[in-house]
Amino acid sequence: MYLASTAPAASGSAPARAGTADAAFAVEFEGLGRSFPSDRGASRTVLRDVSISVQPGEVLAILGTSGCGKSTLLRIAGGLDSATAGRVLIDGTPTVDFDDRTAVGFQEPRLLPWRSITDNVALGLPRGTPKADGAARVARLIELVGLSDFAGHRPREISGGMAQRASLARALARNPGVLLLDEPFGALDALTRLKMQDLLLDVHAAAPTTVLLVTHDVDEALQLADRIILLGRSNELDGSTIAQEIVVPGTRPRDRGSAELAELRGRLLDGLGIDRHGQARGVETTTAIPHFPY
Ligand SMILES: Nc1ncnc2c1ncn2[C@@H]1O[C@H](COP(=O)(O)OP(=O)(O)OP(=O)(O)O)[C@@H](O)[C@H]1O
Repeated sequence: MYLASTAPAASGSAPARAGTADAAFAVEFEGLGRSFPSDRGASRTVLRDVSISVQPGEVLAILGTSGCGKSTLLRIAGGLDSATAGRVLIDGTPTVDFDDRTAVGFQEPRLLPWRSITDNVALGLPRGTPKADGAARVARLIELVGLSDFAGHRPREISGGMAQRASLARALARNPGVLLLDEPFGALDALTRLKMQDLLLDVHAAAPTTVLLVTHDVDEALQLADRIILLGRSNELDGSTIAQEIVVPGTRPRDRGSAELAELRGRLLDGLGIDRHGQARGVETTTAIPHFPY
């Protein structure tokens, strides 16, 4: 997991946070599109016309086949990349480069090996945080992710799951109004992954920030999200857009075995081109899947 909080300073500064600590911000994608120049001088559209309003404190999961543009969407929301069409508003104002209202967590923890866990988490603190406040906040977050006994350890002395917990704490140290998570548990073993999902729910309950979560894991999305969007494209030349949108019923933690979730799982797997027995059907499109109103 790498955090925007450790990224270079923004070229333009973000609008001031609403002044409130622990604010959760609305995120609005308005007709968002992203094309990249291709080798042959033409441009290749990765995303097109993505429009969705995410409520403050909502957990939105973003699913889609590999290469459909999930990370690109997340990067644009954090000001790590720019849209070529449309825009993203956070708390009503457009994103700026390296928008400090957001923090990003990636699949690898990317802790600095020569620093202790405490010092790594402290890297996430907003610039200018008074020393005593910062130390108290870091200690609180380390406790929240269950690493108090390892606060003085170096990253090589802890497990991969612990490192990922530390990097989650580092993201939270920024006190982000929007937490952007890109496959944050993708590199972990299945059991650690389930534990991390529970931890994220605890963290979200303690500090209910808005979360955009990119994942390949349909069950993870169903367990963690209030709402799921599935990105898909109708043909290779088209960019991806929202092919399905599903409100996940029930309060978290959800019963992983519920029939209602099983039905949604089937629908999402269909949208991903996977049949119910886990076999890829070799299709990348979701043309047949209607946009699911909610
Ligand atoms: N800076 C860039 N320049 C050119 N192409 C890019 C750039 N960034 C992303 N792409 C292309 O955009 C497409 C979408 O990439 P992205 O990483 O957003 O997909 P993804 O859905 O997150 O994939 P995965 O699930 O495999 O991580 C890919 O084909 C990728 O090569």
